Amino acid sequence: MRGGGGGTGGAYKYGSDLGGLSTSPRRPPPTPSPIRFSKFFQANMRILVTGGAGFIGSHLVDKLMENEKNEVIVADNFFTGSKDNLKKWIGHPRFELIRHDVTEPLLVEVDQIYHLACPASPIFYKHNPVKTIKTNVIGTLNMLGLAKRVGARILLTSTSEVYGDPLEHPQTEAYWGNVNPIGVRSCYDEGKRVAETLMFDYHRQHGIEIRIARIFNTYGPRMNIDDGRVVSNFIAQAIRGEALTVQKPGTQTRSFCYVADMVNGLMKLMNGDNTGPINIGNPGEFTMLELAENVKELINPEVTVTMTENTPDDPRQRKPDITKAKEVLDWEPKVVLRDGLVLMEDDFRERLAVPKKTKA
Ligand SMILES: NC(=O)c1ccc[n+]([C@@H]2O[C@H](COP(=O)([O-])OP(=O)(O)OC[C@H]3O[C@@H](n4cnc5c(N)ncnc54)[C@H](O)[C@@H]3O)[C@@H](O)[C@H]2O)c1
Ligand SMILES: O=C(O)[C@H]1O[C@H](OP(=O)(O)OP(=O)(O)OC[C@H]2O[C@@H](n3ccc(=O)[nH]c3=O)[C@H](O)[C@@H]2O)[C@H](O)[C@@H](O)[C@@H]1O
Repeated sequence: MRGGGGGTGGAYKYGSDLGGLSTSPRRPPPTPSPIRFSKFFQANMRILVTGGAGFIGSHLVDKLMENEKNEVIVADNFFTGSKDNLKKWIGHPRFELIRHDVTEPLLVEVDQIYHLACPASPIFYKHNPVKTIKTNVIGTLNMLGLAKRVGARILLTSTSEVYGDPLEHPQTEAYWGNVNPIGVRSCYDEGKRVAETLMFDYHRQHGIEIRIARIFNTYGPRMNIDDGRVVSNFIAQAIRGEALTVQKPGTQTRSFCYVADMVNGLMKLMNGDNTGPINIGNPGEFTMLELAENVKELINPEVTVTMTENTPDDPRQRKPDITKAKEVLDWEPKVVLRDGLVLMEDDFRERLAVPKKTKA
C-alpha cells in the first residue's frame, strides 16, 4: 500500500500546479516496506500525526480513527498540546501516543505523515522563536527524511502567514507574499516558508510524495482557553464577563474556518493527487471589531469592547481565494462563523464550568 487513499498511490501528478514549472523528480519515489504488498497480511494504513495532541491535530486524529483500517501514531512534545485532547484514544489498539520532539529524528514505519507539529498561536510561537524556527526547519527536515526512508506521503500544514502582510487581496496560491524576514513573527512565517521549500526540494530531488496546505485562521472546540488567539480570547472573555480585547485598529480582517471543515479539507488534500500548495480556509472575512460584535451578541450582550495595543507586523487583511480547493479537492467550508462560535461556546463553558444562564 502506498501513501495515497485507496492504497494504490495510482494517479499522481508531480507539482501539477506550479504555474507551468517543471517539477519532475530526478528519481522515482522510494518503495514502501515489502510487507505492505504481502498477499497474506492485511495491513492497515499507518498514519503519523505530528502535533496530534494540539487543537487541529486532535480533531484530525478523531476523524482518522473513525476508519477501522487506520492505525494512528501521534508524536508530540506537549508544548501547546495535551494528552487530554486524545484521552478517548489512549489505550486503543489502533492508537499510539509518543512524547517526541520533531527536532529529533523519529524512526517509525508509516504510510502517511500529517506534519502539524509547531506552536500556532503568536504568543506561543514568539515565546521561544529559535525553537519555533528549529521546529519548522529541522522538524520538517526530519519528517521528510522519515518519508524518504519509508516511502510515505507527507502533508505539511503551512499557513496563510506565508503571505505576510499581503498586498494582494484575497490571496491566491500564486501570490509570493510580503513577509518581513527579520521581524518578531519571522520565526513562524519564514519558518513555514522554508518548510515549504524543503518539501518541494525533497519532492524534486528524491521523489517524495508531498502535500502542502496553507491553512487560514481556524477555530473550534478544544482550543486552549489561554491560547491567545482572537476567537478563543473573545469567547473566554465573553463567558467570564470580561471586556473583549480588540487590538488596534480593529479594522484588520481575518477569515475564520471551523475546525471540522479544516480537517475535512486536509484529508481530501492528503488523499487526492495534487501536491498543493492549496489554500484551505473560509473566505468569510470579518474585521476584529465585527468579530467582537458577533461574540458579544451571541454569547454575552452585557460585555464591553476595549481597544488594546497591537503587536508588530500584524497582517492588516487576510482572506483566502479558495477557487483551487474547490476545483482540485471539491472542497469548501460548510460552517458559517455564527454557527461555529456557538459550537465553540458550549465547549468553553464546559471547561470553564460556567453554564449558560437560563431565562427566567
Ligand atoms: N489553527 C490555525 O489557525 C492555523 C493556521 C495556520 C496554520 N496552522 C498550522 O496547523 C498546525 C496545528 O495548529 P494548531 O492550531 O492545532 O496548534 P496547536 O498549538 O494547538 O498544536 C500544535 C501541536 O504541535 C506540538 N508541537 C509543537 N512543537 C513541537 C515539536 N517541536 N515537536 C513535537 N510537537 C510539537 C504542540 O505540543 C501541539 O500539540 C501548526 O503547524 C500550525 O502552524 C494552524
Ligand atoms: O491563519 C494563519 O495563517 C495564522 O493565523 C493566526 O495568526 P493571527 O491571524 O495573527 O491570529 P490571532 O492571534 O488570532 O490574531 C488575529 C487578529 O486578532 C487580533 N486580536 C488578537 C487577540 C485579541 O485578544 N484581540 C485581537 O484583536 C490580532 O491583532 C489580529 O489582528 C494563527 O495563530 C497562526 O498560527 C496561523 O498560522
